[in-house]
Amino acid sequence: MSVQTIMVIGAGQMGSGIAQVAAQAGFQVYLNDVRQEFVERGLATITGNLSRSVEKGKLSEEEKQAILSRLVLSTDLADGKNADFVVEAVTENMAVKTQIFTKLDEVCPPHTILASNTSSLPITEIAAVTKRPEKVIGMHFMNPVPVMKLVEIIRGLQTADEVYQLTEDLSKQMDKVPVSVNDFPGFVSNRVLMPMINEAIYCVYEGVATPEAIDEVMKLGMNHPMGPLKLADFIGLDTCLYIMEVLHEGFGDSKYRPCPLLRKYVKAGWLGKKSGRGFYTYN
Ligand SMILES: CC(=O)CC(=O)SCCNC(=O)CCNC(=O)[C@H](O)C(C)(C)COP(=O)(O)OP(=O)(O)OC[C@H]1O[C@@H](n2cnc3c(N)ncnc32)[C@H](O)[C@@H]1OP(=O)(O)O
Ligand SMILES: NC(=O)C1=CN([C@@H]2O[C@H](COP(=O)(O)OP(=O)(O)OC[C@H]3O[C@@H](n4cnc5c(N)ncnc54)[C@H](OP(=O)(O)O)[C@@H]3O)[C@@H](O)[C@H]2O)C=CC1
Repeated sequence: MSVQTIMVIGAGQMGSGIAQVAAQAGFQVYLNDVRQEFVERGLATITGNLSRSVEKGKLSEEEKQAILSRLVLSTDLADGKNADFVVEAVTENMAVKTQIFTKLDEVCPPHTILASNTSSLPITEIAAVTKRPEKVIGMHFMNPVPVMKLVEIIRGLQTADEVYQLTEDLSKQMDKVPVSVNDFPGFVSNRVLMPMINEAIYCVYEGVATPEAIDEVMKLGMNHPMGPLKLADFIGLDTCLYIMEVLHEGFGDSKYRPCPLLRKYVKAGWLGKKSGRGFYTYN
């Protein structure tokens, strides 16, 4: 099967980035969200990124226009009827994702592959709500998508070999480096990254140091491009909490318990950069 049209569900920070790299790779892309203003915000982010590349001389104005012309905005999941490959990138919540996969399974043609950009949720469980579990796969991009090279590819229990191969090829076409991992909570990336972020939050909670000092230690001491608290704000504190909950519940091990300060910030609506406040404030 050859992929021509990709549909991305969720036009947030990940969905808009995935739509951008897919359109840059030459695919026609439907970008879907529940409300028109959300897809328009996603398109504005993509346009801003492409305009920056034009200013830097990395892209011509004609190339930018050609990429934008391959993007179709959608607020109707039934547009899945046009897609060969779907990447779901909505909120990290199993109930929301399974509802979308159930609907996609009804509207998409039989050949369509349904991928999830989930950070931590079991692919096998998402696949089980469809009648095509062999065509469901994890395709986990990193944030910011246009910059980061990695795509973790996660097979569910029933994912077919040819579906894995096609997803790997597609990642390469999008100029990414695919790495295969098995279906365990948090896969590899977030099983390793998120406990570090959670521990940094405990350091704030217990008064070991200020957020600025903790980030400085990890940047200057370990050469991380961003400190863990800046990174948590960048990922979204809600997403960090959901991932810690998946690890905690999935492994049943207290070492993954989410820091109470993380819960408190999320309850307060301090979700990091996207809400204007997290460990730092943003305008
Ligand atoms: C939670 C999960 O499930 C998995 C995850 O994604 S975990 C998060 C993984 N991501 C990380 O760990 C990111 C860590 N941070 C970094 O790598 C860097 O700080 C960064 C790439 C974000 C920014 O890099 P920087 O050197 O500090 O800043 P800057 O010079 O402004 O940007 C470097 C390039 O990235 C681009 N860029 C930065 N942020 C961008 C964004 N949000 N979108 C698109 N492009 C962006 C810039 O335009 C610039 O491009 P050029 O090289 O073409 O000029
Ligand atoms: N943030 C990160 O660094 C990374 C996140 N991920 C994963 O990517 C996914 C998305 O994360 P991210 O982009 O950060 O989150 P965002 O909150 O930025 O975006 C999620 C988007 O999905 C929308 N949405 C919610 N429900 C539906 C629905 N039923 N149909 C269509 N759209 C819907 C949301 O709308 P609304 O605002 O109305 O809720 C929002 O626009 C999550 O699974 C996350 O774990 C993966 C890698 C990195």
